[in-house]
Amino acid sequence: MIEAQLHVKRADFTLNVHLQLAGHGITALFGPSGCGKTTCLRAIAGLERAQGRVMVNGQIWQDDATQQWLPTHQRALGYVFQEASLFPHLGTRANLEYGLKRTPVARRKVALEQAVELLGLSHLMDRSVQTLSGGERQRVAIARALATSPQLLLMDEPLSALDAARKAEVLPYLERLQRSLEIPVLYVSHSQDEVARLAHHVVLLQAGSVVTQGSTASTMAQRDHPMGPAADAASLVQGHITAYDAQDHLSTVTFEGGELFISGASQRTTGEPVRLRVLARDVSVALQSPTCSSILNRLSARITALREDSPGHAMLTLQAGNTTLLARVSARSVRELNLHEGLSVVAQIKSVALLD
Ligand SMILES: Nc1ncnc2c1ncn2[C@@H]1O[C@H](COP(=O)(O)OP(=O)(O)OP(=O)(O)O)[C@@H](O)[C@H]1O
Repeated sequence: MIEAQLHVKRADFTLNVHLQLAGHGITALFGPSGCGKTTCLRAIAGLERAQGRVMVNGQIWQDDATQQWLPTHQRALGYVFQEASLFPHLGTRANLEYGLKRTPVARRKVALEQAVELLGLSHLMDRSVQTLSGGERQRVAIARALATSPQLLLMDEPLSALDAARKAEVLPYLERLQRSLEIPVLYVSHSQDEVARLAHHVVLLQAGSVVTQGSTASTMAQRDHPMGPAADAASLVQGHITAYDAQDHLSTVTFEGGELFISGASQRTTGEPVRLRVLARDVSVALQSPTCSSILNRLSARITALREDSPGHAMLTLQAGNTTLLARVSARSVRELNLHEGLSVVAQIKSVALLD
């Protein structure tokens, strides 16, 4: 369990947050530029003096009430920045060993070999870090942070300096990391895609305050605090692969609320958990199940909320079992179909993205 009560006052910015995070999984700190994400991370790390209290797994890192303050080097944390800050004159191995040497033997939980294996670095161990690609350098930076066996891993937009191809290369390693290790991660990101793919929990910040926090699926589906522009609104469906049809190259994903068919998941095994992202603009609604439609994915759902989200458009919140979906439809459809809260509809989903 991680608890951080932080108060920072600057000339034109005030941070006032109370974060309570589970002691495992990835929590995303999400919000617009300047809302205080990096300030939170720096204050938790002790790189910046906030007023308040920071407790990590029962250990007090800061408590102003009792005048306790651990300097950064005594806090069991790993910090990964936007740009990998490696020692340029050292090779991969020496960079990793540097992290390990700083860690008292009694606190070592992650073996160097485990960090190397998790980040796929074994073939790069004898290379000078100056010869590594941006994605490889960032993987070394993450492994170096892990090698210190942190109680908490702080990651500040670790993929933002990478182009799309390098991002795609590093993301699977981050997913593996959270599946294999018990280390909680606080992950700053601007990208809804990254958050949907990686995070279990989301803390949404605005102008130095928490506006909402909760599971990724519930936070993404919140209509009062959208995570980005309405045109990009999306919801998250968490389910399991339950079948594969080799003839049509379609896998079935079963979740609380129904079944969806997806392509491009032929390598997945039955029973495997998956996350799907469904863009609100790809969901339409009908009053009855259409008999002549090319759209395979249809779910029975109920409208639980309806609001205008931009001139000519409305955002519907749909409930299919325990799963919440967003649907962006035209205001004219709302009128002509007499859509309203409580109405049962058939949601038609044009496209679904497989996230992990
Ligand atoms: N050292 C500093 N001195 C004065 N103001 C600062 C300092 N560092 C940050 N700020 C200001 O504090 C506010 C919060 O900054 P912070 O870097 O935490 O935001 P952020 O959400 O991480 O932004 P971004 O997504 O752009 O990185 C901003 O208004 C920023 O200009």
